[in-house]
Amino acid sequence: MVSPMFELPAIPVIPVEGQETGFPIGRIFCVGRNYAAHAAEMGVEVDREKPFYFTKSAANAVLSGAEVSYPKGTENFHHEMELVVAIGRPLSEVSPTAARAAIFGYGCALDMTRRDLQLSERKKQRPWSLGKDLEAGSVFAPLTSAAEWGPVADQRIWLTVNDEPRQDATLAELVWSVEEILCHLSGFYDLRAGDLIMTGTPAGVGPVVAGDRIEGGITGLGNVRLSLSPS
Ligand SMILES: CC(=O)CC(=O)C(=O)O
Repeated sequence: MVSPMFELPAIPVIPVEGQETGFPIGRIFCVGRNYAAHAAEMGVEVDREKPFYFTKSAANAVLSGAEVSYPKGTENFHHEMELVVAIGRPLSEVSPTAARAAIFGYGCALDMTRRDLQLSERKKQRPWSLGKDLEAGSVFAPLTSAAEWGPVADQRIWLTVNDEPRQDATLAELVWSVEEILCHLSGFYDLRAGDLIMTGTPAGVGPVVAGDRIEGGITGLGNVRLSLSPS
């Protein structure tokens, strides 16, 4: 075993409500277009045949409350509020019941997006990495265990920028349920403890600028907050 020639920045550990130990971030899978109204505002239709995914690097994740700079390479940086599912046990090609048993908990998250780059990549049928996987591009609030929060139903999901409402929907609008996503995704990956699934954003995404304060919530879960430092 060789020793590393330099140290890498530590990947954040997400606090868990009421627990002393936190949730270490493994991989981050994101579901695209999982609310019909968001797909429509992006000028596309939901694919009802199968969900689709993109990934974000754990090394680029930050915790709720972070203050970060407006990212480079974009003139149209967008907020996307999401429900995140935290996996607590191995999961491979499973039934919906087994999928449910592997969920450790849930939380609020932001999928920050360089929209101009995502859309130009999409137009050229290229991957969305420059648009989606950026430093501080995913933001995680403290998690709540599944036992404490209960099942996904019609909880409200919302987001404000500088206290002005931007996104407001319910989890009943999810096109693919959490169980359906886990069954499908675990047919392609051996999901394991530490993996996070960001389940897509409702309608109302929009731009943010330096100096903005973003806050999002889901009924019964801890809010997620991000500030963009003034230039
Ligand atoms: C079309 C998107 O913005 C993909 C995405 O991040 C989402 O639907 O959520």
